[in-house]
Amino acid sequence: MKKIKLSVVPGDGIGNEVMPHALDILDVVGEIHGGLDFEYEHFEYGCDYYLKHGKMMADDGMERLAESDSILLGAVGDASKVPDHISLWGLLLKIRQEFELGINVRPAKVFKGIDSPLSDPAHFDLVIVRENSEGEYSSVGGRMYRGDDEIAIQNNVFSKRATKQAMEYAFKLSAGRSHHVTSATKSNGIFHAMPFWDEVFSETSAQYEGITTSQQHIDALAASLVTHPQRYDTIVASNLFGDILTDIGAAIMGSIGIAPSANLNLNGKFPSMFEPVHGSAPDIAGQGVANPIGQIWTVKMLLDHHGEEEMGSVLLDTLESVAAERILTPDVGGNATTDEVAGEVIKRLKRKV
Ligand SMILES: NC(=O)c1ccc[n+]([C@@H]2O[C@H](COP(=O)([O-])OP(=O)(O)OC[C@H]3O[C@@H](n4cnc5c(N)ncnc54)[C@H](O)[C@@H]3O)[C@@H](O)[C@H]2O)c1
Ligand SMILES: O=C(O)C[C@@H](O)C(=O)O
Ligand SMILES: [K+]
Ligand SMILES: [Mn+2]
Repeated sequence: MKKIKLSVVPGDGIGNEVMPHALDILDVVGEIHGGLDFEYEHFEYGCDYYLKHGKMMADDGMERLAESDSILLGAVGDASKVPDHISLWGLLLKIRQEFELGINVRPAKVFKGIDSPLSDPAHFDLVIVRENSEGEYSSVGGRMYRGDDEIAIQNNVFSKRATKQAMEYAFKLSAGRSHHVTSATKSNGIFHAMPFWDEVFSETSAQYEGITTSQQHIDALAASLVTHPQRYDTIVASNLFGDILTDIGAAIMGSIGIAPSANLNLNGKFPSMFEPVHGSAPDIAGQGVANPIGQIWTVKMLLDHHGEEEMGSVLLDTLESVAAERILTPDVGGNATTDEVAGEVIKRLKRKV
């Protein structure tokens, strides 16, 4: 029996509403497989934890999370309780940075059964590789003076190691897809970091024969991701550009509620982390209408990561079959609840046991 030990961090808001379904689904996947078992350790880290303890996670939190094979996370943040930069830096970004999760893989494709808001969506199936540990998300800088003289300095950090790692990952990923990598740049306006980014991109591309490349400034790329998503295969982007592009990717699929992501550690020193692209959605939390597809598709990425691609495909096909029958939450035009959508997925999976 293959055992996969997961740290489970539902986090805040709708993270708590979609996570239980993800775990139920993992259990059914284990049954279908016959030789696969998941063991869970639950962590109540998040903004409520902060209100009680004055920190987003326990002092030994990172050590305990490190004991698992992977981390499954919901969403972090509730600005009504804790300022967003404190909650994110104290949990989500802390895990991404300290566990060296240098790569964030976020696919976007025409999802069977879900209408894209594009009036005439061509078939698109793309993946964005987001550098996940540095770039614009840096703690280097500071604030000084008060009042009208106050200044804030935020330094971007681009290391050759992390930049190249993200780019190499994108080229390797693209080799199993449509053999084209697009670099998201802004070397016309960002004077130091982005010309550096472009140089590392051309240096990296020279190592990968048979893969064509293009580069676009982030503004034009963002626009053309909306108007011509079918032109893209693999896009590599810095931390902030990747953050924005992946919300666009989610939006053109139909909802941010369906987009998954994998935060990958490539050196084997720490567990990787799997979470939907969306946040805690305070505006709909507690209503039972959060779309569970993002969290469940995230489980598919976790299964792929652990070498269970066959189970991953079964899960994605099942998800699309449920959507195709219009059993959908309101964000994608349906009137089903979170429980109804996830319940239908589980019912269909159980038929395969
Ligand atoms: N990776 C993460 O954990 C993550 C990601 C984004 C935002 N956040 C945090 O979440 C909080 C809210 O942020 P936000 O409002 O900018 O982004 P959000 O993703 O939480 O919500 C944006 C919009 O999308 C909707 N939405 C999101 N997920 C949905 C789902 N599964 N089903 C249906 N609708 C869904 C919300 O209702 C909202 O209207 C903030 O504290 C932010 O810092 C965390
Ligand atoms: O990376 C972030 O800024 C948090 C969230 O917006 C995300 O995309 O995971
Ligand atoms: K999330
Ligand atoms: Mn984001």
